[in-house]
Amino acid sequence: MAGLSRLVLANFRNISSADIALCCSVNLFYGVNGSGKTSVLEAVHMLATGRSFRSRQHQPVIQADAEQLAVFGRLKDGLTIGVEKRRSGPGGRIRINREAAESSSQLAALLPLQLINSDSFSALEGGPGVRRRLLDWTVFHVEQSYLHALKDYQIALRQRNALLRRGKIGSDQLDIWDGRMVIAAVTLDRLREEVFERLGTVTRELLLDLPVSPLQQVSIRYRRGWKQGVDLGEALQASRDADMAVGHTRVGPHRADMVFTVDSQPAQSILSRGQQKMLVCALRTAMARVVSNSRKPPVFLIDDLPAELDDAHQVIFARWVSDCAGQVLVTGIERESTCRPWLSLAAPWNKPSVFHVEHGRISAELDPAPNNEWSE
Ligand SMILES: Nc1ncnc2c1ncn2[C@@H]1O[C@H](COP(=O)(O)OP(=O)(O)OP(=O)(O)O)[C@@H](O)[C@H]1O
Repeated sequence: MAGLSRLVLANFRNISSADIALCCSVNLFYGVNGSGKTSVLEAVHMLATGRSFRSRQHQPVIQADAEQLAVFGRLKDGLTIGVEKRRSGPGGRIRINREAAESSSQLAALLPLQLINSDSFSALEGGPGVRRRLLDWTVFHVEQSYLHALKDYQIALRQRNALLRRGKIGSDQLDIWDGRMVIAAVTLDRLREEVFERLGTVTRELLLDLPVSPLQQVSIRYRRGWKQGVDLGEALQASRDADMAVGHTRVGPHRADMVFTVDSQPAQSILSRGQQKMLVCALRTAMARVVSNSRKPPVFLIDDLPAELDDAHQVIFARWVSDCAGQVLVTGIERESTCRPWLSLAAPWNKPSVFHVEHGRISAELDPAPNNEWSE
């Protein structure tokens, strides 16, 4: 099991202070609009990534009139992690076991997260970057050395683009960065392709679980970012003139994508909005399953599921999640409808710990339930 046993917040949006004992399965936060439910999920996200999922800047997240916010978490294995952000100044401080940590990727490795909110459901309609980040999240959690290759590639790509924008350049200058890109790209592409194979297989298996619909005809393809059967070095050479004309590199792993089709048509042009949401849920579950098979099971943050899916699909998604999550934090407006999908599951997932959120105050409804026993 992975997850948080304790979450402490200070000056986080409308939550002045909170100290929450979390259970190892489902933690349910309910309350009226604007009470602060999503802020709890946002705080866990900040703890696991160093940033909010609602704002690029951290200033809006700090409580009005406060100088800084703090989020602290105790992981199931006893390790502690903390993030502080000050109103003035960049970045903020990250601590792991009270020691200053260097980067937020250290947090991400400790607390893999799957966030399901209304934004997640636009994954099919968004540009390739959205889907590429989902693939990269999975690869990073399966093989953390991937991050080095990705950073190497990004440095070489930035340098190549800077040269292209400068205009008059010798081909030997470009050769250096092409060479660096090719070396990193070999690792990136190999790891992405391997992980994609597993991701695609699990996603399709999950879709077969659903009532008959076009979802069962979904094909998923990995597009690596340059022409099949061609070495990236050759592809970069071939696109040099055009790259110079536009001032950036048009081929390479930074253009990779996962392409979803139904009968050779883009999936989003065939599937209903609800079917697209279930496809995203299947993909997110598959990501978590692939990661939990090789490392820690991720924590799911699910914002207002009843607003997104009908009752039957909520139950299916809750079952998928319970098969691969380390822990779940879920929000909703009404207590009963938010609890319902989880109640039909096997223990401990059918006994949510319930919290009422009101004007930024969070109160546990019951004493810790029997499922609060954290086990190995
Ligand atoms: N920096 C801030 N300082 C104080 N309050 C804030 C700050 N930023 C946002 N708020 C308020 O904090 C609350 C945060 O709401 P949050 O989005 O967490 O609510 P929610 O319960 O998820 O609501 P909904 O059901 O409408 O999505 C809102 O009332 C918002 O106006």
